[in-house]
Amino acid sequence: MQEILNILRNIGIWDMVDMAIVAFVFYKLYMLIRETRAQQLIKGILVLLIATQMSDWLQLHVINWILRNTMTVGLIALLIVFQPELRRALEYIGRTKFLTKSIADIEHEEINRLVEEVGEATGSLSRQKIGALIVIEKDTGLNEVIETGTPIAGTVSRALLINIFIPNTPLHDGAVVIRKNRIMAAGCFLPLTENPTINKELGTRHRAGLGVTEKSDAIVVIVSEETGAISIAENGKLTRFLDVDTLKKYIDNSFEIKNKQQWKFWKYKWRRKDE
Ligand SMILES: Nc1ncnc2c1ncn2[C@@H]1O[C@H](COP(=O)(O)OP(=O)(O)OP(=O)(O)O)[C@@H](O)[C@H]1O
Repeated sequence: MQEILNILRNIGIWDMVDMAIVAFVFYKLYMLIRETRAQQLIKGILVLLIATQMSDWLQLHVINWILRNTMTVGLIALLIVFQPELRRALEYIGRTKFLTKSIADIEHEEINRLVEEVGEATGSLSRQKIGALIVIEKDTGLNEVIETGTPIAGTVSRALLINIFIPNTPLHDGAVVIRKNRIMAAGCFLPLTENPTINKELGTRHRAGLGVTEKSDAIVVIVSEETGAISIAENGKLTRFLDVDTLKKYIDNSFEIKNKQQWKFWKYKWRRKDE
C-alpha cells in the first residue's frame, strides 16, 4: 500500500502526458481491431501471457518453457496470418492528415455536383434494374484498384455513369472508380469481403462493394441487377434499400463530416500559431 502511495506521490506532469498518450494509442488500436478477427486473437494472447507468468510464479518449468517457445513461434505466425489487418492498420495511420495531403480535399461545389450526378445516375439505373458498382475514393488512394480497369479520366456525369453500366457493353462488368470529380476507370476488379457473417442472399457485386470498404475509407454505391435496390457500403458495413434522396444525403454527409474534421484540425493549428 505504502509503495503504491509513493508511486502516486511521485507522478509528475510528464508521466501523466506519457500515460495519456499510451491510453490514446491503445484506445485507437482497440477501435481498429474491434469486431475483427484480431479481437479474439488479443484475448488469446492475454490468456497466454497470464498463463506464462503464472507458470513462472508457480515454478512449473516445463509448462513455462513450452509457453515461452510457443510465444516466439506464435509471433512470427501472427505476422503472416494477420497481414491484412496489419496492412489496414498501417494504411489507417498513413491516412492521418499529419502525414499526407488529402486527395479528398474536394470543394463544396464539387461535392454537390458529385452527389447530384451519382445520385441521379443511381436512381435511373435502379429504375431500369441495371446492376452498378460505383466506388468513390476518399483519403485512401485506390490506384491498385484503378489499374485493374480501363482508364477513363472523364468528368463525372450521370450520362457517362449510366452509359458505362448498360448491359453487354465492354465496360459494364466490374466497378467504376471516382476520384474527386473524375471517373478514373471502369471495369475495375474489387477485393471481395472477408466477412463471414454477410447475408447469404448477397452475391459477388455486393461482396466486392463491401470488400473495398474494408481496406479503405471509400464509399461504394451498389445497384442490384436483380431487384434494382440501392445500397451503400462504408467501413465494411452495408446499408440497403435506400431511395435516391437518402443516398444523396448519405454521400453528402460522409464528405461533409470529413471536411469538418479537417477544418477543425486546421483551425486548431492556426489558433496555436497565433498564440
Ligand atoms: N470482384 C469484383 N469486382 C468488381 N465487380 C464485380 C466483382 N465480382 C462481381 N462483380 C460484378 O458483379 C456482377 C455479378 O453480380 P452478382 O449477380 O453475383 O451479384 P449480386 O450481389 O447478387 O448482385 P445483383 O443483385 O445485381 O444480382 C458481375 O457481373 C460484375 O459486374
